[in-house]
Amino acid sequence: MSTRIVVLVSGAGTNLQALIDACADPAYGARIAAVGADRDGIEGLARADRAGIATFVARVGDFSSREHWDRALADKVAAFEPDLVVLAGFMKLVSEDFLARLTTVNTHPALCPAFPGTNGPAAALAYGVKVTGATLFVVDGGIDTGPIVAQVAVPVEDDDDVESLHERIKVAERQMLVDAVGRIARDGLVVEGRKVRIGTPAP
Ligand SMILES: Nc1nc2c(c(=O)[nH]1)N[C@@H](CN(C=O)c1ccc(C(=O)N[C@@H](CCC(=O)O)C(=O)O)cc1)CN2
Ligand SMILES: NCC(=O)N[C@@H]1O[C@H](COP(=O)([O-])[O-])[C@@H](O)[C@H]1O
Repeated sequence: MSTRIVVLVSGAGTNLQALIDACADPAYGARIAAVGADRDGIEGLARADRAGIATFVARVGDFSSREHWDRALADKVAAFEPDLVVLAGFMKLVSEDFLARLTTVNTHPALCPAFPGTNGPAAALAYGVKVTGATLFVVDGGIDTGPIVAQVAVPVEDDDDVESLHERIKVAERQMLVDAVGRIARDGLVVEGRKVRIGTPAP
């Protein structure tokens, strides 16, 4: 039995593609049941189409309130009965109600708790850090505050701009995401307060 995953995206979907590629191996232990987005016409949805994966879109503007959008999004995700939801470049905050229904992880292009929000690489560059990276965390009601599942460090080079830095982060981020999601799929996820372990609960 493989772990059912729903992936939510808002853009290019290179992290999604890494998961699609990993799921081609049955030994990986996971399969992508569906890919959802908050907007049309993005490469992430095209990648899912090409792989024969079901897709859906829920646009905030099509709903009378943010709350209605959030509930509709959760309903669409839940219809695919996922064991795990992966936010991979999904640029919308989801509510506590969504998170109470669906175990959800998010990949963020910075070393949390540093540089939360939508511009992690730009914020790291502006601050002048020499090392940044990517973080996979269990999503909670805050912004990039959830318990940390995995992190990977990436050097900042003297001549980096935001694009070159983000591209270097994304290479490491995709590997971290694939490794961690595969381990979660095969061994399970245990969250005890701020501590996350992959595998069985502590004795
Ligand atoms: N409850 C949570 N939802 C999400 C988290 C999270 O930590 N908790 N992580 C995000 C991803 N994220 C950065 O890591 C992030 C995405 C979007 C925003 C934001 O302010 N979005 C605006 C709209 C921006 C747009 O549409 O381009 C919004 O939601 O109105 C902040 C952080 C995934 N969700
Ligand atoms: N705050 C969320 C955020 O910044 N997410 C980031 O967007 C990129 C999406 O790339 P992709 O669409 O090619 O996977 C990734 O680097 C992801 O961490």
